[in-house]
Amino acid sequence: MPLIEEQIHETFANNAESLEGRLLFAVPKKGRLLQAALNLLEGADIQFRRESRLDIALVKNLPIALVFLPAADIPTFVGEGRVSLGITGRDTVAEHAASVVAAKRERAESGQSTPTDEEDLIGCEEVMELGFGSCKLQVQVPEKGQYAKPSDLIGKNIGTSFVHLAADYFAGLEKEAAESNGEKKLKTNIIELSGSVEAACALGVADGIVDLVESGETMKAAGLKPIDTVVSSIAVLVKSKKPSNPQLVNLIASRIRGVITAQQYVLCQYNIRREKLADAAKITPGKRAPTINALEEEGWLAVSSMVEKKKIATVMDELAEAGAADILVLNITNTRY
Ligand SMILES: Nc1ncnc2c1ncn2[C@@H]1O[C@H](COP(=O)(O)OP(=O)(O)OP(=O)(O)O)[C@@H](O)[C@H]1O
Ligand SMILES: O=P(O)(O)OC[C@H]1O[C@H](OP(=O)(O)OP(=O)(O)O)[C@H](O)[C@@H]1O
Repeated sequence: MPLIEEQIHETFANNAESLEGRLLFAVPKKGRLLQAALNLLEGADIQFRRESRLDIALVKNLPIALVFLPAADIPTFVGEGRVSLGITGRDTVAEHAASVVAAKRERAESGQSTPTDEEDLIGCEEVMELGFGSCKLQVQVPEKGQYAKPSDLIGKNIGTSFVHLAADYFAGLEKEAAESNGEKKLKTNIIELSGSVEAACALGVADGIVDLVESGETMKAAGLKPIDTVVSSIAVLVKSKKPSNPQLVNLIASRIRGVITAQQYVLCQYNIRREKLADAAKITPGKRAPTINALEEEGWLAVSSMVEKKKIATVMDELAEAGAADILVLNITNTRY
């Protein structure tokens, strides 16, 4: 198979600008993760213009090309080293990892093997969580049906887009239930569905499903309830084991980390009498330590400290209680550590 760089060159042969020397960075082309991923790129000052219908965009201010791919395919491109970096859900990374293990097992069973050095380079490495796209891959059954626990589904039909994770999950259940009667073949029938998985039970295609849940509204609307969680997911930045430009990967990771920190923290500033500083500093310890300056007014100090956004209301209450005055909260646009 030619390198993705070559494939892209062929596909976009009319594009005058070259991809030569550019780091390939995969971004979800649609769906739940797209907008938050674009916001992160903007925060990291990765500037590009995406022509309509083109799945590739050259970054203007860095030697990077963005490749817009379905979120579920990104781990394959990154895992095979065709693309160096990617943003996708941890669920899709887990599904890809399970598919690699299954393929390896099948090859071993049929007497084939892959050279170990090639195998060592396959797979995605998680660089960091990105703070959005939280959801759970859950086993779901009809609310008013006959199935109450996961083991009730052994030997039944399960609809899912996550066929390898579902197969591993039910293989585990079957092993537990039978204390292994030596059977290797999965008794539970995993049916691959590419979307609208929740409809499978109502339409008689499946007895249960394995699908993503966030608010639970889709599940509820389909008359389903969760009975177990297979994987908890969040969007992640992943890199290939042998990226084309490791320094640039580190630079992007560092910029993205800075943007995420800025999104998660606010800067809290307040004035406090010197004798009350110790109590107040316990409430706002900061990421490293609070910054403390003298005020022109005798006996008073000015403190500034980073506080987690989700805790700021409680922190302000506690500061006021501890004697802090003039409490201000400021948004942080960007950070770097
Ligand atoms: N309801 C949700 N809330 C939060 N994150 C989700 C939700 N559904 C999916 N995700 C995350 O977003 C990723 C992409 O899912 P999404 O459904 O947006 O994909 P898609 O590319 O539009 O595919 P499809 O065409 O199958 O819907 C998932 O792998 C998961 O990590
Ligand atoms: O718990 P909820 O908040 O209701 O979210 C769950 C739904 O979100 C995802 O689908 P999405 O809406 O992205 O579309 P899809 O069914 O086409 O994958 C997922 O596949 C569920 O169907």
